[in-house]
Amino acid sequence: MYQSPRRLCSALLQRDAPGLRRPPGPPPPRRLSPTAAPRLQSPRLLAAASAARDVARSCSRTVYPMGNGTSRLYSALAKTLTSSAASQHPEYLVAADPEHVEPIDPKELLEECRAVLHTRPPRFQRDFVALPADCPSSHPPIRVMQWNILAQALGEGKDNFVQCPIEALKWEERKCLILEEILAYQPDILCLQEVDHYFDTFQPLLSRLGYQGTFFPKPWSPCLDVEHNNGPDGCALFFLQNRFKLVNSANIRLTAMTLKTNQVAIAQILECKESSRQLCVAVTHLKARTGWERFRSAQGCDLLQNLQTITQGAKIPLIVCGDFNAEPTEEVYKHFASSSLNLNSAYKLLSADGQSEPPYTTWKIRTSGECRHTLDYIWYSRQALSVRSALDLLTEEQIGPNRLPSFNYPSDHLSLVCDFSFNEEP
Ligand SMILES: NC(=O)C1=CN([C@@H]2O[C@H](COP(=O)(O)OP(=O)(O)OC[C@H]3O[C@@H](n4cnc5c(N)ncnc54)[C@H](OP(=O)(O)O)[C@@H]3O)[C@@H](O)[C@H]2O)C=CC1
Ligand SMILES: [Mg+2]
Repeated sequence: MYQSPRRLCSALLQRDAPGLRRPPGPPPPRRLSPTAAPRLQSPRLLAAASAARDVARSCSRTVYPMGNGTSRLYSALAKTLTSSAASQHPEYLVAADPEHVEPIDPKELLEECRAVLHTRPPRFQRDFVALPADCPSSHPPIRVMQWNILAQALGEGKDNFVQCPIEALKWEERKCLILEEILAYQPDILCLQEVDHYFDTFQPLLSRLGYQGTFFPKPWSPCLDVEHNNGPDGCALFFLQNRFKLVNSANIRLTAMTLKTNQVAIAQILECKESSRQLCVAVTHLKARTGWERFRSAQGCDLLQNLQTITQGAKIPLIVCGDFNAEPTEEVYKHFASSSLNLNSAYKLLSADGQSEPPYTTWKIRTSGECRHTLDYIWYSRQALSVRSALDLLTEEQIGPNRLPSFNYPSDHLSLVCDFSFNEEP
């Protein structure tokens, strides 16, 4: 039976949603984000959504990292797989059938999200900071978003966010906060970590917004230790199909001192449809915790080595997004900053001297106390690319005394968003 996109969208969002719970005390009324509103007038995502079906038909031209032989099977099973089944059967690794992609109007999805979130306090306001660029660009900028979205199983079962009420982590609402953030900034390229709802949430919804996605789970995800988990967490990389064509894709299991580790990366070569220029985009999530600095450093070296090969020795411009779990003082950061790939960290450009990373990208309170760190980065080829603007971070006041995650922000890590343009070719 035919269902309108609106009804399908609504069904996806509200599936399994029990009654909404209110945060303690009366929440202030929700307001529209001033940053979101003007961009939603732009035809970018609407065009992408209307193009989604066409692109889906032509996607046999592109490289499919997970294969599509059994995708029909996955599609048929996706809605009925239970969490434990998803983690035990290989079907969860298979992408949904692109022929079944039904475009959604991003405005409608945003409205759906806002309806689910109506009892929550308002979204935080963040502004883009324009940055001086050396040369003008005739093409629209490429917007890149980096975000550790917090795995649902880890948030509920492992992370010990002692000041965050469990109601704030409820998936049916938290997923709408995550989607709202993505829809507010409308990235062309979206790099995510700690994704443990790829196949039941992000892949189906984002593909209907015109994105093509790839997911690479951690081999031994700690999510699998959590009761009622939704499968392993991993990295996910999405790009808008009306802006890029996938040329090549690599799922990388990182090694440390030649040993295979539990951390992964995805690297893809994309061809920009407006300029025909190629870009390599990578996403990673390095090993967490203190005491593992040398391990992270080795993982970083392995990733850099892989990227050397993939970019043909830095010939292809590169953007690396990740939760590096490392402060700028750590060895792995220094390897990236001094690599022959000639990378710069985009968020340094927000500082007065252009040399300092922001004071934090994650801020939470665990049983061990307050954890405020700079761990997330967007690295870019400093010769081939310019950062046109960057989304400012949340202030301490916005984050509030209970820190993150919270009723108004869904993750313990902040999203980083930058607009890039290609520099003139020499
Ligand atoms: N069966 C097996 O053979 C194996 C099982 N495992 C399982 O995986 C787990 C570790 O996997 P690994 O990939 O190395 O995980 P990591 O140490 O990299 O951390 C996993 C997650 O825990 C979060 N985290 C960081 N610090 C803390 C903290 N203090 N308290 C709670 N959570 C924190 C991290 O979030 P963030 O990045 O946001 O800080 C990260 O997403 C093991 O405990 C085990 O359960 C792992 C390997 C082999
Ligand atoms: Mg985490």
